[in-house]
Amino acid sequence: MEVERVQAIVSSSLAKDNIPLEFVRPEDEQPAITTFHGPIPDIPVIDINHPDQDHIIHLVGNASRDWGIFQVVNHGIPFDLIQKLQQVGKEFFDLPQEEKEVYAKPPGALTLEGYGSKIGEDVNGKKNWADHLFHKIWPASCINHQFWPKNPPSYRAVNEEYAQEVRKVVDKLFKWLSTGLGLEVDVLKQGVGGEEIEYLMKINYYPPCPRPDLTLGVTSHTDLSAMTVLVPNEVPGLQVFKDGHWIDAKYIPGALIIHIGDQIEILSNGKYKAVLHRTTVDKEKTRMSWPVFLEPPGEFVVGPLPQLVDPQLPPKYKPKKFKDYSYCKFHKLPQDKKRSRMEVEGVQAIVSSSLTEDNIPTEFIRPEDEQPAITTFHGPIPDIPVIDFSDPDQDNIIRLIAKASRDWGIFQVVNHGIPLDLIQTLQLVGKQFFNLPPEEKEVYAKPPSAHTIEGYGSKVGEDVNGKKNWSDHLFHRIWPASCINHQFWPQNPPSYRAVNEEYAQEVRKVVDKLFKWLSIGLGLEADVLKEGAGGEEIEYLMKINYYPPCPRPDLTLGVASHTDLSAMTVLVPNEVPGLQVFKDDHWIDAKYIPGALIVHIGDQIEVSSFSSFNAFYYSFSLNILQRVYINL
Ligand SMILES: O=C(O)CCC(=O)C(=O)O
Ligand SMILES: [Fe+2]
Repeated sequence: MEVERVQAIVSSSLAKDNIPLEFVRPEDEQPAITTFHGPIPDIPVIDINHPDQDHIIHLVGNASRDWGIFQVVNHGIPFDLIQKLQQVGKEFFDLPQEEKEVYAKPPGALTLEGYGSKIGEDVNGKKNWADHLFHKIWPASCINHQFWPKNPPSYRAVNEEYAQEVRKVVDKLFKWLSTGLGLEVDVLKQGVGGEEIEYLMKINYYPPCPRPDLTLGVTSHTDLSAMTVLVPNEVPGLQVFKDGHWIDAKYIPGALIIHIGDQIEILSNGKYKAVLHRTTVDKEKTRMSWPVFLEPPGEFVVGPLPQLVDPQLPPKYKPKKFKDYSYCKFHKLPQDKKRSRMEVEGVQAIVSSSLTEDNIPTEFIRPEDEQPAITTFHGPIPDIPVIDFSDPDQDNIIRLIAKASRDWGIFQVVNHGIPLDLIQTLQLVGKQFFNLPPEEKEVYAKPPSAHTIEGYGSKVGEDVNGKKNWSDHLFHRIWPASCINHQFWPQNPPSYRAVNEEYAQEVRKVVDKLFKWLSIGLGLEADVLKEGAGGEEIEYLMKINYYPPCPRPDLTLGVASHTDLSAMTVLVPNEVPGLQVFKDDHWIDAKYIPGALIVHIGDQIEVSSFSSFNAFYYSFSLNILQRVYINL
């Protein structure tokens, strides 16, 4: 067996209070930090046996608009059938590992069906604390019985019966959802495939986890289905993102949880919302869930319904074959057609051409849990520490730097010795470069598939969820001399080179002091950190970020949240605020201080103070998460 199942990890080797690193989520995803416990309404619960149909339509419509999720009770599926469905699923996962592996998803298979431990690629290389089994249950012509467990023997009959019952509920829901939009009753169902809609059963199996505070069962996502009908077991864990908060779904025995998925959001042109959700796991108990995803056939094209589009409400999504939509979603590609390098437009070019109305390309629109309008904290919180390098008391500077690095991972430095007019000319020559005509900037474009990141470009690496950053950039090394590629240094403006050379010398002096003081602050010899990071061979990589104005700064980010890969980053901003750091569970703004340098502790310092100096394990434990939003 090549892939390790989470269930197998748990039953073998797991130390108490310890989980493999690939399951430990970054702080801004950890449930212990990000779950909301304040007063907030519950996910709507709808009695669908209510005598007044208009009442049901009203509730279903509101829940789908405001929440994208609701629970239904009195849905007509017998309670004992639901219990049998849970029982046979549990019996399958209780089988010996070898017996489950018989149903393993074949490597390289095009379908999702089978037993497995993950789908698609993990963001940041993190794994989900879950195993699963997928198989289609309807229509009959789509069923592959090879993926249906033979054991327990009643597995098949129970799932067949459940398929019939769930179809009846789904038909009612589609009808009500259509009516709720003022459409004929059958429009929504027909719009996602009609009688050819495929019912894909998934069983999620979340074994007990010694550190449920650090990991997730399923990371945050919207379902790519039209709709999902889910039966949970009695162990809570489903969370939905609502009004900027992750909140727990209440367990109601026998209820069905209905998720609006991407295809209904698209079909309704955004009137109904696909719900962003994730799952947490339990320390002692096994959680399980049985979502059925209702999917259009692969070749079926889904796009906004013409009835829901008009000049006031232009189409928000491109019509797309379901198979192309799911391919992009699994591979985290933008949902817009892929473009070749020459067609890739810098963000600056998009802005200066077509962008007039309140309308930005969807690949720049972040999911709600990243949108700055929703997630920026405005309450009372201390500012990022500001440290004055002209303080005659060096010990005090060292104490402040150590404390800021420990508590924040970021600080601002004033009176650092770099002349203000040098900083201003650095800003000016960079601005002059970005003001050149596009053809002239393209001369410095990062060569496609180059090994270096040097050059002019619009994004590094792949974006999570296929989203793009609202920024262009220029990278080039400025030190040591042997590393410099002048091909990536603008010739225009002519003073670009001299100014950057001078800045490199000045910034090195500041960096040397920083390394020395950071070392001493850790109780080390003065040169230990610098030597650990490469000594005289440390490479200084300049990046200029260019964030053009954006008509919807509330929805997009200049740079998505990340920590810097470097040992340390020394940053000069311009006067437009936008840097945010994640501190004590909140995204907070960095204040602009003219002439100050912003110093970030990067991954390499974190690593060296962690691994080489165990005694200082906690010393620089905070590698601050940062992101940049756009200011209009
Ligand atoms: O386990 C749950 O409650 C939700 C699972 C889920 O979101 C999924 O499998 O898509
Ligand atoms: Fe889901």
